[in-house]
Amino acid sequence: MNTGTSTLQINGPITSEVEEILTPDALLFLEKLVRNFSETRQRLLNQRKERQKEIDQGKMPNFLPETKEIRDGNWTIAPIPEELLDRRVEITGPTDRKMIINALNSGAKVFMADFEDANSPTWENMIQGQLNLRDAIRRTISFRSPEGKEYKLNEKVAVLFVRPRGWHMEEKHVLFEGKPISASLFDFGLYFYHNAKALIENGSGPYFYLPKLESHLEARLWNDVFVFAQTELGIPQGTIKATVLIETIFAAFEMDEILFELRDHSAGLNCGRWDYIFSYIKKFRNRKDLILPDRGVVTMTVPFMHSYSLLAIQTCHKRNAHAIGGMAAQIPIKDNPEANEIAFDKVRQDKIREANDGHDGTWVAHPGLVPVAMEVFNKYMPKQNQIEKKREDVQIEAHHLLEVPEGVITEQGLRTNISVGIQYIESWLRGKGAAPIYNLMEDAATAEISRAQVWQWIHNPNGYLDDGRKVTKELFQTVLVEELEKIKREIGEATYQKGRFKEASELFERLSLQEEFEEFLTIPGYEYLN
Ligand SMILES: CC(=O)SCCNC(=O)CCNC(=O)[C@H](O)C(C)(C)COP(=O)(O)OP(=O)(O)OC[C@H]1O[C@@H](n2cnc3c(N)ncnc32)[C@H](O)[C@@H]1OP(=O)(O)O
Ligand SMILES: O=CC(=O)O
Ligand SMILES: [Mg+2]
Repeated sequence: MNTGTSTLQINGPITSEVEEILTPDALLFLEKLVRNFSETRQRLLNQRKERQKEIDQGKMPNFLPETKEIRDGNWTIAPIPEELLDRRVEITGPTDRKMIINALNSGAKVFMADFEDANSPTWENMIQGQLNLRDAIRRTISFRSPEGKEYKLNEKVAVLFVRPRGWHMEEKHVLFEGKPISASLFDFGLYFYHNAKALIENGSGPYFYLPKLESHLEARLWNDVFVFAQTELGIPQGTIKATVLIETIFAAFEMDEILFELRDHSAGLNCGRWDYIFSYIKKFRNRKDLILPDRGVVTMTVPFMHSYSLLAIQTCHKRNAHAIGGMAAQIPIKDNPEANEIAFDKVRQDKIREANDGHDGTWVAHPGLVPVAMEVFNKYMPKQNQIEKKREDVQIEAHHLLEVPEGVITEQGLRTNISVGIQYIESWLRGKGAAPIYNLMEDAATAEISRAQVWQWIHNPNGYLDDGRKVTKELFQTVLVEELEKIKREIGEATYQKGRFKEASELFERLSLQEEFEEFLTIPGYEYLN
């Protein structure tokens, strides 16, 4: 299909791997996406700023009057493929070779290969991730560990979904008219271009998770991209299916509208709980009264979180769509059976709540947790899904989604946020976008909570610890030094010096202390990545 040469410029090292992915045809396809959709993307990103100004001026998010007809209407999404009816356990993870094989073999129904929260978007990771997914789809993927362990795919594997980066991110290694292109279009476009037909031949399809949407207009943009991409490749409309993560406050008020926009391509919604908490802190950062307590107490059972999960279930089921639950952050604790059982039980309780409430499936972060979630959903969800559970008893109003949870800010909460935030950023700077820290899975979304809380507690006049001390810049700096020393003791001087702790702590400090709240830590962070 090469009908010319793309004008896109590659602004990173051109290795043989890059050439395999950025073929002339693939670049032409990508350029068409960029030409057609960049302006709308930019306009929608500007609208995010406008909405932020409105909140700052006191206008709280609410259900939109102009889309009431959609909310009141009796439509449903298009039927979904047979293989997506049962999604009771989904595993997520980065796109490196071993993880992809392990996740596809994990026994989960779905594997979401992640270019977003679990990914550090180095040029190498982005290209290698595309190559790994291409090979997984063609079943040619294999891996040999340094210890000599061989990895290959089982006969039966999970259904593959891919999560491209959010609309806010750019891919600086590819330029259009001298400017970095949208990272979402880069990730989606290359994956779709190389694999859509192979997936269909395999009896599957191009399936996506769409992160960090802030409005139904952003869902419309994705839908327009899908329609265009399917036409370009001569693939029937409606072949693409996408699950939208409800992980921003505004999206929670537009669930119906998001499903409606994507109704021909929808595979339901998912509760991206960690980014949702981050969004709450971020959007209400200039509201003195809406301050969150320690991250550890903002669980799924606090009223505003539970309300949002129930609303997702009710909304999805009304539209014949799946409502997938979220990620419990616990991972196996190898060296302590008792602590491990406590961690597993926390996951179990989380999944029981989700299944009982009506979620049609859930997320786990680690293969060791697939059986735990599977057992719960098998017990509480005997059918393929529970879309028939309409939850008409649920009555969620705007105030339920906005209610500040009870709880206090503690010195330990501040210390944990600082320590975990820096350790995660350090890992991300080394190209690892998901990391086990103090026995929890940490990724970009959980780290955003940590750094946003620190910013909020310093800048909000109500940011007091439970012992009466105000969280100040000086207190932050004292704790930062102490926590860095503690990390050094824990991991040893040599590992510390080999790492990128200096840059990580500098970035964390800047994000915490600067007057203006940074929208995403990954944007200034990206400047450090190759
Ligand atoms: C907020 C959100 O967006 S959640 C979704 C995004 N976040 C994620 O997807 C995080 C997913 N989880 C992970 O990346 C990992 O579990 C981590 C980084 C937290 C921990 O990974 P590790 O330190 O490798 O864990 P651990 O040593 O226990 O792993 C044991 C085995 O399980 C594998 N494994 C662990 N997690 C995963 C996973 N999510 N997918 C596939 N394999 C995995 C490891 O590769 C390892 O395999 P091996 O025995 O063949 O070497
Ligand atoms: O993407 C998931 C989240 O919780 O954030
Ligand atoms: Mg997220």
